[in-house]
Amino acid sequence: MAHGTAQTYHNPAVSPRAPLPAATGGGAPAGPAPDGLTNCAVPEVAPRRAPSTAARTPQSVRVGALEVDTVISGKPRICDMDMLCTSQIDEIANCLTRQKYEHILVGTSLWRIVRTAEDIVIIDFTKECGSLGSGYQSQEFFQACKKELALTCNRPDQQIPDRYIRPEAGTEEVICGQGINTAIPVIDLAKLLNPQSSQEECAKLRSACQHWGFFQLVNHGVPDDVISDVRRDLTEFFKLPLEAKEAYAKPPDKYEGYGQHFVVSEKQKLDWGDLLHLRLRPTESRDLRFWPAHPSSFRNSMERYSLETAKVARCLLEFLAMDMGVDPESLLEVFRGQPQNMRVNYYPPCRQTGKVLGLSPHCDATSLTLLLHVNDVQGLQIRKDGKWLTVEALDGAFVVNVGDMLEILSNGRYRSVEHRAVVHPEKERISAAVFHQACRDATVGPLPELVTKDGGRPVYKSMAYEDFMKRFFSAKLDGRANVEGMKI
Ligand SMILES: O=C(O)CCC(=O)C(=O)O
Ligand SMILES: [Fe+2]
Repeated sequence: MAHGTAQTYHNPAVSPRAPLPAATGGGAPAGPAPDGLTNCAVPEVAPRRAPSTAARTPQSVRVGALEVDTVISGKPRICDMDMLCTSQIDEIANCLTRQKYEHILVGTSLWRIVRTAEDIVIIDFTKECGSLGSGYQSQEFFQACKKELALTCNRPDQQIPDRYIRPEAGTEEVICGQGINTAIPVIDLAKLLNPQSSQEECAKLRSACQHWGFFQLVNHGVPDDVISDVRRDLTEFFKLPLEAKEAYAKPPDKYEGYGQHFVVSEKQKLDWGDLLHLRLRPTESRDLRFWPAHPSSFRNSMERYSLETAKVARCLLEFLAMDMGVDPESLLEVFRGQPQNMRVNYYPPCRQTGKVLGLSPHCDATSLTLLLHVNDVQGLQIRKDGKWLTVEALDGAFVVNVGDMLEILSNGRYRSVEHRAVVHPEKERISAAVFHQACRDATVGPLPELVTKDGGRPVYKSMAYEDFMKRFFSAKLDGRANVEGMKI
């Protein structure tokens, strides 16, 4: 593996160092910061010596409350510790103290924290990946992630490659979500819109968002032919030979395209599935290079579907704004232009279902997600009271869930709930999730009106939308980690 700049920190837990007296001075140099970093003062980090250009010159630095030795191996990067702002240092310090070694976003760079026998090495991945959000994918590695690998080992007697084996897939308790108390709530959009029944249905919607984070939406008004066309065309696309699909392959520096996403390390376990990720709205953001030209109706079907689902999402957000007692316009302003992405998940069958996962446990980074079951195979499970609950999607209904962004905007009123997808032993499964995002210049943070209602106490940090999304895409899917990390 080719590394960019690496900084080596002696892990205090492995080889404790005598604490050094608090450093004085330091701070960020004046002038514009490199790599798009804002130029912030850095009281916590004070290099003991001037950064050296010689490889492997140890330095003692203070990272938050920790004293660590630094070795810069290779060429020192322009963005060294003393160029980082307090929150970035805090983020590193947090990882070190929690002994959580993974990818973190530092400024505009993706750094990977790796633990070796004696040290913690921080590797700057940005140069390797080309740009942020790509995840770590060498061409060779990307090849190995292909769906065909999964398909070739689909016989009951065949060994599943180790990187797909997920011990937790078959061991955690799973409850059938069809019972009176275990089925996710069903919300009827026609009833919400009818003045006679609206109040009662709105109370159900509130309860669903507060306690479940999930509901099924029926009578949503999206014409049947719009749904059947999109189902047909998505199914057709995944039936194409691999080479044809590869024409739309996700490049390492993009979110969009066909392939595996959220792959950030060679050691990471892989999901038993393929994805097609497209940006649907605003229309000018579409990159048609990734929009399949076959089947020929694909683009038209997607256009109609995007328009209809955006209408549904907007309508739901208006009801939710009213429920929270905020001006609908102030909530809708965050979603100006109705940015919308689609992720189509294709899960090949796997005879050894208890050994693999179709999609790792995660929360969606969005406001609202509308999930359509493209074929009639079930596989969605949500985390409820520590157990996994299966979701039985009603035909033609949308399974809607609250994403991290809405949990944060609502200052914790609504919950973004962890979910995952399991695979079927004999049948392929296809699902299509439409994510409703904030506009590019939005801030993701509790709505000021709600903070005031809550006695001036925001429960979450506020962050520029673009940073929020980079943070999400640069890590592997990991339950509620993204939204928990936003808590104050
Ligand atoms: O396939 C499913 O049921 C879940 C899909 C999902 O959670 C997602 O795409 O975010
Ligand atoms: Fe999801």
